[in-house]
Amino acid sequence: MTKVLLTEVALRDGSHVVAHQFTKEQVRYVTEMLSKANVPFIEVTHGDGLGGSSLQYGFSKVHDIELVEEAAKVAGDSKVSVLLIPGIGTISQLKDAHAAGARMVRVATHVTEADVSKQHIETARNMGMETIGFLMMSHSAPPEKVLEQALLMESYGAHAVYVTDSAGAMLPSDVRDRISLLRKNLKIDIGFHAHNNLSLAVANSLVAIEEGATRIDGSICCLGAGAGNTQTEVLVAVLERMGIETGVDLYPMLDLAEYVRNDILPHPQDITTGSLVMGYAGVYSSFLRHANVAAEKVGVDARDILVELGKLNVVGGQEDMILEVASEIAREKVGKI
Ligand SMILES: C[C@H](O)CC(=O)C(=O)O
Ligand SMILES: [Mn+2]
Repeated sequence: MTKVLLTEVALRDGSHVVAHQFTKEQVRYVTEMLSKANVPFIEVTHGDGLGGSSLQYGFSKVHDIELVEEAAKVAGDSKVSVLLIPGIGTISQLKDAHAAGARMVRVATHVTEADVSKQHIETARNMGMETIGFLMMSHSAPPEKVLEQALLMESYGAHAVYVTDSAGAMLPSDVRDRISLLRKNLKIDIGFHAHNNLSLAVANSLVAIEEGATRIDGSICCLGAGAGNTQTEVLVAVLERMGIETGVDLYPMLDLAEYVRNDILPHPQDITTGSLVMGYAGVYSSFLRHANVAAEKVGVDARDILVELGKLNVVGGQEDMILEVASEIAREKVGKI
């Protein structure tokens, strides 16, 4: 059986949970522990990737590049990865991240917009970086469309393409359909990134592996947007029980999970009403915090905002729509009185 390569995303996807306030000390400590546990890839960036620190997405406490630099100092044999969404991050920022020690990049686009990743994937390959395509909101397109877009990323030179369940909305059959079709038609590696909004992240990751995915994302102690991602330490334990090799040591991961639970998470990372509704309605996981803020501001139910965002198929980058949708719901409510 092929080895499964884990990418730990807590220091990037988990940035949403802490409103992008990771400190250098936290990033250094978590990276050092992950490296000791032999996690091969560690992603460190603002939650919305390089250049995400902004009024639209929330300002970081410490600049991306400084965090990458900090992580790279202690990453040892692990590779530091960055996320780059073309249009939010730039090629110049990618070069800065590479100079700071990043050795892998995940170029992320909406699932129907892979064509905007060409230049970024080609540049990353030319810089010698491990280069991954990351198709966000993959639940929202049929398997054939996901395949078409993955083939584009493969043709640009990606080493692997991820099916990304940004909304935590996929059922096991959705994962099976997409990963198996990609496996039959792509030559490169296939990865899977889950969110646990419907409590399916570990199960869906296992289905992905069963269908041929060899790269899986996790976040330690579910430190990721919404209800978090596939809980890395749980996945490590389950895969070990199944005889699937990851090379990652369980006990240091359990120790690190305790640190994350006690010292980083602002609240226990369980499946709240908000995260469940995101999975149910198919809404981008990082919208939860924004929806809660908008609900509070205009006095409407965050669930109504999320369901409406799902109906409108709002995609990452359209965070400004959240307040608009909330205000529209509030106007309708007043109209009904
Ligand atoms: C920018 C997003 O948070 C990327 C991601 O992790 C996802 O789509 O899921
Ligand atoms: Mn994510």
